[in-house]
Amino acid sequence: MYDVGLTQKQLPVITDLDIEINSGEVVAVVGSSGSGKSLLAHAILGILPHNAQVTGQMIFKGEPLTVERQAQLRGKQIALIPQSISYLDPLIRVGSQVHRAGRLSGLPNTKTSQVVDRVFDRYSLAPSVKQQYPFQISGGMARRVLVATAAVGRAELIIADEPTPGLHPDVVVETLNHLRELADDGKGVMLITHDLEAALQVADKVAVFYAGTTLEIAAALDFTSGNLRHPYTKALWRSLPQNEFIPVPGSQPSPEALPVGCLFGDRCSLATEACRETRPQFRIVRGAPVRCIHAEN
Ligand SMILES: Nc1ncnc2c1ncn2[C@@H]1O[C@H](COP(=O)(O)OP(=O)(O)OP(=O)(O)O)[C@@H](O)[C@H]1O
Ligand code: NI
Repeated sequence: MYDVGLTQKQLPVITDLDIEINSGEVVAVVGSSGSGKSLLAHAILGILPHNAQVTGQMIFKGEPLTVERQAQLRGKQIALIPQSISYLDPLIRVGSQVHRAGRLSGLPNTKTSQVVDRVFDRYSLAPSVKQQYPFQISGGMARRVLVATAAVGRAELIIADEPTPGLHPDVVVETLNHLRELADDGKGVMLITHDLEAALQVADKVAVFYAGTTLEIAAALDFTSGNLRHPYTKALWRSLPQNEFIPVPGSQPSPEALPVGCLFGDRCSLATEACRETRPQFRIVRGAPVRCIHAEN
């Protein structure tokens, strides 16, 4: 980013990130605003701004996910359900957009129309919707069109970036169920959201994102069975309306002022001198990775 005038500086938005998604799995990436969730999605797809730097390793189906491979697989084997319905092209009829996504993903021309009809039917979109422009359909319908766009092709990894913002509760449940079905069909689904409650409805695993890192990757069942490891994950769980409904005090550090030690250190009641000195590495505690030296086996 630009600093003062034309001087540029590098802002480390994501650091020490580890995450794995298997086929048949919904992995939720849960974190508050600005924690780096969308940038993670864009990094996987290879659509970060040109001045962004990515280091480390991404593997897709056993092979390194290089820049060339990202370009090859984007929209084909790796599909995005974007954060905003503004990603729909306002000037193109809805049917053509879903059709185009199917063609792009490698469906043969002769079969595409048939597959498009099938996904329209599956996502309860009337055939007449195909003739409409995005502004002529409701918000809930537009969300379903976005899911249809990702589901029409042969993608094996589907990244849904905040797919349920401001939606009617019924539409939220419906969208989440659609993601679950995609995983049950054998796809891998990364569900990005700040809504832990929504994530727990469908996810197998929850990666808790904080200031650009994963603090814990817990099984969804760990939440209800009291098996959580990281103080932040526990606090997030307690903050849900059905639990104590007490928000986690304090706020996440900005990428410009990350502490040397544990990123959650200044909000943590367990923090000790050791936490402030070095950034905790992933340890396996009760079968799952966590970045906290105080998490107990
Ligand atoms: N092009 C950019 N240049 C510099 N900083 C950026 C850029 N894009 C994003 N950031 C910063 O990176 C951080 C993470 O942004 P990101 O959009 O990934 O957050 P998010 O977790 O998806 O948040 P939200 O829940 O609000 O969508 C933020 O602090 C943001 O200001
Ligand atoms: Ni985002």
